[in-house]
Amino acid sequence: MTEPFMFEKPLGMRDTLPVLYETKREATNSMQQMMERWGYYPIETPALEYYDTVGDSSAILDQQLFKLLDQQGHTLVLRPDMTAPIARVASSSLKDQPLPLRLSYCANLFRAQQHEGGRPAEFEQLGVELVGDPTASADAEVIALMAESLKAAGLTDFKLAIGHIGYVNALLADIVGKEERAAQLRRYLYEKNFVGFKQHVKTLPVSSVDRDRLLRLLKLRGGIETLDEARTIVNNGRAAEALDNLQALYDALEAYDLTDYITFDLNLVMHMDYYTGVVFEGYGSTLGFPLSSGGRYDELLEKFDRPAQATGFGIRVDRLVEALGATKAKPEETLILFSSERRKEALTEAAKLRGRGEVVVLQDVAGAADLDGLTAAYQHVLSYIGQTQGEGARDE
Ligand SMILES: N[C@@H](Cc1c[nH]c[nH+]1)C(=O)O
Repeated sequence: MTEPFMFEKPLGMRDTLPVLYETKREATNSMQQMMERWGYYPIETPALEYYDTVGDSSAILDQQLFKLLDQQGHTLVLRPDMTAPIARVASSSLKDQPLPLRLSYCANLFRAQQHEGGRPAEFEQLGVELVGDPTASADAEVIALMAESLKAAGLTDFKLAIGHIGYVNALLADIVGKEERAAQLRRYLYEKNFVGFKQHVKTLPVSSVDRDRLLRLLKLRGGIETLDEARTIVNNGRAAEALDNLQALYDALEAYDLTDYITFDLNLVMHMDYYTGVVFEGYGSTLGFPLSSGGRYDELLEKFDRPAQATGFGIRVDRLVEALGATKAKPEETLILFSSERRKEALTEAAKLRGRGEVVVLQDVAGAADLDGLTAAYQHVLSYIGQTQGEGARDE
């Protein structure tokens, strides 16, 4: 009997068919190679982690976690990101390795979706973590590596938006004080719901000057001059520190010749709330949503008892492939049809062509119901059928 859900997949789950798979693999390989050249070696961690440790530290909305129970009754989560698992590894198996540590990963991540349509609940992410270096040079290095990785995958037309969560927090604390109010405003920013932000600001019991300061935050976007503008809105110690930090980052990025790619966006708030400093996103020219993002998280590792400042990024492979557009052309393929009497000859020919790097599909004619349909799909067809000895001719 046919089950009603036989062909359906759980919400947000996708299949990757061969053509797209090839494109993804090629992009992934080039980026991983780049990361290794910069001294970031790949690690793997399990797809399942404990909810109370890594799940909690991942700092993603609880309703986005896939949860399940193990045989002992512990709650597990399918990892929603790699930063928290890497913090766990850096603090346990790698705890004797000297800092800074440079690690990379390519992993499937899981984030439950509430609604039908669009967003995948499982996706591949490629990224790096630089653990134990508090300098702006470290932030510049990961941003530069992110840019180089995107270029290596074939994306030349992209932009980087850079912000600083310390600045946003300093401004919000200065004006609205209470953490719940600040959290509500940060939420609008993270959703990029600027209309909601403006409406909410109107309802706040603050002076018109302060309301205006909050609204000016939405306009803090542009080149290096944005930092001066930002200083006129809030200039307490924390804000000044954040802006000095961004200036130092800009100077370092200048050395990497990256300033043409960057825009400051001081209302940038990310989906993960472990970020403590510089945050950034990478955009392609055609997609409206970021294909990579990252930032500094100086307080995450102390949750795993190895306090260390850290920074890193993740690239969404699915979105990158979408931004790259064209999928990779299939290589030329040869079909060798054979009957069992001439199997040996067919295998020898196939081995010869495969040895030259060609793609060869071997097919026993007795196993193909629709020969015309099958041969039509190949550029070259060779036949080793029947009793006759001799070379199968390649119809080129
Ligand atoms: N883990 C973050 C990306 C990141 C890596 N390192 C720092 N941030 C994410 O999934 O969005």
